[in-house]
Amino acid sequence: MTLGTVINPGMPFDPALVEVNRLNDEEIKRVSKLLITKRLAGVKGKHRAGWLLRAVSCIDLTTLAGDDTEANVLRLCHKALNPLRRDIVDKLGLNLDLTCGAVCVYPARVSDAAGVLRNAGSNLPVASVATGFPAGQTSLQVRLDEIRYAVASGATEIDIVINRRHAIAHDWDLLYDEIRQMREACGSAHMKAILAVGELPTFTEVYQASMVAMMAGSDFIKTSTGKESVNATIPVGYVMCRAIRDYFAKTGVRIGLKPAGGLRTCGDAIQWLILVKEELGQAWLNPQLFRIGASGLLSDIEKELFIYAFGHYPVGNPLPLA
Ligand SMILES: O=C[C@H](O)COP(=O)(O)O
Repeated sequence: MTLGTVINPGMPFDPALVEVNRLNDEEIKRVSKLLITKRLAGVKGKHRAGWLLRAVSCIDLTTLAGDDTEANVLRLCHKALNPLRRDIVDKLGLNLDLTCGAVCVYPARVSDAAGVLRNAGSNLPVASVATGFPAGQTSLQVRLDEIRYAVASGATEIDIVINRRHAIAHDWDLLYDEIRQMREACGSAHMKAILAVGELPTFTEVYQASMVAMMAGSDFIKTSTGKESVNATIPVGYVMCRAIRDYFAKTGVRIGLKPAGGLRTCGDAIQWLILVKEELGQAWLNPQLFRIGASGLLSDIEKELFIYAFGHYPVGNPLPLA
């Protein structure tokens, strides 16, 4: 399997997969917190540095701002290709091929990113948000056309947003039909479905929307756009992992997970790696099946790895901005 390819053929809509007993949100918060705190204390030193390097390879290095230009997209691409400064790479004896998982931009900036990566001789995927990101509040036709525009511009991964109205109203068959059409509009591009979990009523709808997105052919399910007031949280990730497990048990297809929104620190990244390892297993701990959507996480990881490598903060030699 290479990055940015379709991994999930999907399946016909099966209402039985969304007719589930209501989940106990408070119990899920308690259990997921316990799961992380039990493991977190053991992640230290060399082990922690190893997990941070794994996190780097799974980052979808993101810029999704109104003032994005060719210039900052160029810097983003170069950073994704060379995520750690050379002295850290040399000191830790790392493989020079270490890159982030992808870059993630708005559709209008896809051709800039694709051009930079092509000129650099890289096949790093360009992920584009689409379908009226972040709210998705436009006609289906416009949302589908936006996917086709992003693919024609060079995106090999498309991060769609689901129609929250259908999830809130429990119109699961309508949600399925829309996502299925989005899957078709993506063509051979890999599709991630953003659930915008902060705008879904309870964890039960998070589970149900996850199932519908997977049945409709999403290769990944993604927590959030980064623009909602509540974004990626561990309890929500726990519910999504359970849905991925159930889908795998039913179909034999491994769907990826992408937490996104507000992930800024090494601790955030490690908590998600622990969750995925505990709930989905080692097979998911790679960029084919796990991505972290983040605009500001890499600089914190780079800082911690510098301190790990050299034993001090780089005084007078500031780290370049991501
Ligand atoms: O998909 C990625 C998110 O928009 C990134 O959110 P962030 O800027 O909070 O890291």
